[in-house]
Amino acid sequence: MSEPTERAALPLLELDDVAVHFGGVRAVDGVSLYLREGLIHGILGANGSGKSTLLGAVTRLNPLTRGDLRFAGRSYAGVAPHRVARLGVARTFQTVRLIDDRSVRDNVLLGLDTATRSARAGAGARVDEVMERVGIAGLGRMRPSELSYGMQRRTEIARAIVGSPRLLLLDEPTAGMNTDERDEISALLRSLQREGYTQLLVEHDVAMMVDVCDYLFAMNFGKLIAQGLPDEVVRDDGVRESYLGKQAQ
Ligand SMILES: Nc1ncnc2c1ncn2[C@@H]1O[C@H](COP(=O)(O)OP(=O)(O)OP(=O)(O)O)[C@@H](O)[C@H]1O
Repeated sequence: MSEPTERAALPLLELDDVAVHFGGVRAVDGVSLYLREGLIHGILGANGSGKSTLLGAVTRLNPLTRGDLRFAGRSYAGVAPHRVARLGVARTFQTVRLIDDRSVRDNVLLGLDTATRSARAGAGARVDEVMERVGIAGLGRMRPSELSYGMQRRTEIARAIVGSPRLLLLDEPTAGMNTDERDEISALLRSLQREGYTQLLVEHDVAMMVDVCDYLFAMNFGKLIAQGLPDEVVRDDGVRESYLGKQAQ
């Protein structure tokens, strides 16, 4: 077992010149970066700068126009999207995507792939454990629409982590939440980090990103324009001009 500092130095995910173009729209345009195991990484950027498309590229939902993706050192750019979860990559979406004619518990269970659901005797126990973990224990029989928005977001996080992914991608997990709910989600993400989950987070709340992330990336027009420690990135002139200045207006 390596020391945490050694583990933190290992690149878990590597993107090499990744581009995703939609016709003439260069949503992601030649991004190279890597994520270190055990850290919480964040992506800042104005609306339309390519953040969600980048997450879609990582999960193979958005086909690559060019570039390569490596997870734990192995290229997976040719792996089918439905197999990416098995590599250990899970994602939540910008808008809540729960199935309302299934119970909250069933929605969490759906985060386990079919083979695991039927083969794993402990699947039910794992679902209970994860629901407890994210603070939705006791809500399992309800329908998603009966939950508060904050609890729906927690259900999505439960569904994403139930399969014990190594990398958790979170697209605006606190969008639409009040300050207290945001603080609670920040605390949850940090506690998931202590359990070993490497995370990549897209959020517009800069204060939260600086507080919760170990490392930040900034995007503009599909390109990476800065990266580094959060305090450094938010002081970067290009980031201030392209994003933070616009936020203040
Ligand atoms: N499926 C698609 N087809 C065509 N264009 C798309 C598609 N998905 C995204 N785009 C375009 O790609 C660009 C990047 O969009 P993306 O949603 O990745 O940005 P974002 O940084 O996540 O924005 P936001 O902060 O508003 O969520 C935008 O110009 C968007 O309109």
